[in-house]
Amino acid sequence: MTNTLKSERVQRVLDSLYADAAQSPFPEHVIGPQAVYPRGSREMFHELRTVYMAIAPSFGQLLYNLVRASKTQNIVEFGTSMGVSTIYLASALKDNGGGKLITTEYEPEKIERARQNLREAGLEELIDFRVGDAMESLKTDLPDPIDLVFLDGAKQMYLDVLKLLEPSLANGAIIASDNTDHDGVESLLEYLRDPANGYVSSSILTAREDRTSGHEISCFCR
Ligand SMILES: C[S@@+](CC[C@H](N)C(=O)[O-])C[C@H]1O[C@@H](n2cnc3c(N)ncnc32)[C@H](O)[C@@H]1O
Repeated sequence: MTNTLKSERVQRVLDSLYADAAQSPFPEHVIGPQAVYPRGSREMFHELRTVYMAIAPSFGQLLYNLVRASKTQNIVEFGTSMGVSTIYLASALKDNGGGKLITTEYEPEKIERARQNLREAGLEELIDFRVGDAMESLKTDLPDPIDLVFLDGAKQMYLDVLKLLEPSLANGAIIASDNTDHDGVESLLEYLRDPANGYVSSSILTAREDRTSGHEISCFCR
């Protein structure tokens, strides 16, 4: 059975990206106690345009498994950065026999680096890269239906992005949300956990170096 994620080509790209990410820590003036920009603001993300903020391998592997197990064909990703999570998702799409992944990123510089990384991994042809605010770039030309949404952009916008995509969600679509232990995600979690909104939702933790990281995995069951 094919496993693109474990192929030498993809592993080489991921290893190199994680090594590079380790060399580009968060600047203190952007996210430390003396932060000069409001957390999650456009200005903060612009200052972080060379910083990865990539998902951990353990969560990436879970995303790969979700896409494979659900036989997903159409994915929308909110928050590309350098394309690390995009590589996990696209590897699974390829192993499903193909599909489409729309990914959205504020920063043109990051989108270009992500495009190059996906090209090196041999996955570029599966990706529709959209630059700008996701609330604009995801207004049109969505796949119908969307099988999986990955939320990993500005935390306070998760719920707005989900509501924008909701009319196009497949019955049984998966919503995978990262960093649900961060401030700003409360409104999304409240929405996903209210049965009246049509979701069945589970919170999980994955291991990340010496700590854990929170996620929500939800199914849209109309
Ligand atoms: C946590 S990083 C994404 C990491 C990426 N998923 C990975 O694992 O490699 C979040 C990214 O979302 C982008 N972003 C945040 N809010 C956005 C918005 N409203 N529209 C487009 N991009 C946004 C930021 O510029 C940042 O690069």
